[in-house]
Amino acid sequence: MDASFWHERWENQQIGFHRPEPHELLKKHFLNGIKAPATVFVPLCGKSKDLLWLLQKGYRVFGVELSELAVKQFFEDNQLTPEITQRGEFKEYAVDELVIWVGDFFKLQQNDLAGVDAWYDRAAMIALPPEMRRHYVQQLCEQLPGSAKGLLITLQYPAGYKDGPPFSVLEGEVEAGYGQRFSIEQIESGEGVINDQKPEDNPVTEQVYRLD
Ligand SMILES: C[S@@+](CC[C@H](N)C(=O)[O-])C[C@H]1O[C@@H](n2cnc3c(N)ncnc32)[C@H](O)[C@@H]1O
Repeated sequence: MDASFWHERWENQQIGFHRPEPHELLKKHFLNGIKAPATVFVPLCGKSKDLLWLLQKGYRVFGVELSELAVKQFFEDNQLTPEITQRGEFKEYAVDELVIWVGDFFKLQQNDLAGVDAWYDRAAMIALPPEMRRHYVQQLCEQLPGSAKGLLITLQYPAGYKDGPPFSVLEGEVEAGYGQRFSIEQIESGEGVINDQKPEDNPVTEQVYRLD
């Protein structure tokens, strides 16, 4: 999977992952562990309404997204006018306490994330195939400040049920990837859906982890 996969998705608006409302599990769990006004990093943020919800709850929000089209749509859809500035390899779109960098997450460096207190991953880890996921987790662990806490939402489904993305991520992989760096607690596991579709015998489940 390379950048063109995602650029094509955005150009063709094949964005079934995008939800019209902030994620229920974010609303349910985020405020408990992380107090505003923390700076929250949202990797692979798309044009998620979660960014807006975090902002409205008093957090400073820092997203990174490969597709400039997605970022432009975020600002247009929400009637926000960004200031646009080039920041090295990234193009920054900013308004109030929200900053989104357009560019490749894998090019972020420690300095870029120096002010981050917390991170939120919905449909970022599960968007990537296994080899890239390992690299993604390693990059997050290496570049985040030592004290940053996370909320991670993943999906699971039986092997062979579908091709990713989204990919199924088991507890063992979360533990293996993040276990050395964070203490991990699974705080919820329940029925999940993919692209809003729920077959009668839905085999998809959704997990929420707190990483401290
Ligand atoms: C499945 S979507 C999820 C978007 C968002 N988290 C949400 O919940 O709607 C994955 C997003 O990651 C972006 N992406 C993929 N690879 C990336 C990379 N290397 N750097 C930054 N963004 C990337 C894609 O363009 C896409 O918008």
